[in-house]
Amino acid sequence: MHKLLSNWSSNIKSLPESYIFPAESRPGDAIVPFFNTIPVIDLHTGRHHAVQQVLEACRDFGFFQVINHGVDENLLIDTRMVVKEFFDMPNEEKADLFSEDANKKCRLCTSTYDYDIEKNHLWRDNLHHQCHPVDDFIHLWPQKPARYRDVIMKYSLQMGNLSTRILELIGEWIGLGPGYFGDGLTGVQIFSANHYPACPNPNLALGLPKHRDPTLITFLLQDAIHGLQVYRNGEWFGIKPTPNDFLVILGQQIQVISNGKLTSPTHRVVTNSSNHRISIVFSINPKPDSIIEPAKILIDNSNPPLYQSFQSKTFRKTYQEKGDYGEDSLDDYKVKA
Ligand SMILES: O=C(O)CCC(=O)C(=O)O
Ligand SMILES: [Fe+2]
Repeated sequence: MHKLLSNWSSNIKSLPESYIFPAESRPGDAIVPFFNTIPVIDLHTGRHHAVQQVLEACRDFGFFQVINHGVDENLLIDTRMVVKEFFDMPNEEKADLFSEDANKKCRLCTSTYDYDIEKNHLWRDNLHHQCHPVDDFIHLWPQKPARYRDVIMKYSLQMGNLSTRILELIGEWIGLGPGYFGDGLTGVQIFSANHYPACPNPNLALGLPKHRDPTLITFLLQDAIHGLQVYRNGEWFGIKPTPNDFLVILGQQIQVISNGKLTSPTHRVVTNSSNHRISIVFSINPKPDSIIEPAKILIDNSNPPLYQSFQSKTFRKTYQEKGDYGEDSLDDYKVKA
């Protein structure tokens, strides 16, 4: 519990040694331009138009912004508010949720699962829990703030619906047909809230290092503070936060299912010295025993499978053990030419 940044980060003037990333991976003082051409999908416009946009965005970038998404705007505000209230609570109120056990279904932690062995600590505290089906997990969620369970239940249900719509569009485009992403591929839905406090030396620290999401697909809700950056063609680009809309980030498991037609982008989170930042990540993940493989319908003589089959849980284990945040986790599963 004493490790949580919220306990001590506001009392220090310089970054502790264990938070200083090596020169090759720290942000440094390079000026990072904003990415100006984020693909935007408007779910209100005609279906065909939306599919075309998804198509290009998913192949080229692996991420896109979704507007007119159907999730209540007030619910977005309430969700950010209860999360902020949670992180702002005195430590005694949060102590029962703090845990270093990665198997806990609802837990508050700092940095990563491996705090005691990791080379560098991340400048973030994190609350995460499972949320599908809601009734199976809601009793584990924070009891304070008083509105937490009610608000996050509504958020989880609406995000579940949004993810179904987006996965249908993606499935349609890559030729999987309707209903491909059933419960086996989407049954583990995780709500994960990051709190990145103001950092005394943002050039040396990272909120999250360079990584590719191990999920099927990730929906990111941000506040108004910049922090997310994507890596494209050897350069970092900042993503302007859009607090009313979602950024959809494709995960590595959908890259495999699409046989490489979809890209899972590399990204990281930087901190800043004047503001704290909250981000809310809703991820859709396959059930642990589900088999992940290039969809058979996409495979023929001219499109051989690029990846071997694996169980979702085996991949997650590789991701964690390699400790490189997913840069090479798919290498073990590539079909050798
Ligand atoms: O905080 C963010 O903006 C992104 C978080 C993220 O990339 C993740 O949780 O995988
Ligand atoms: Fe991520």
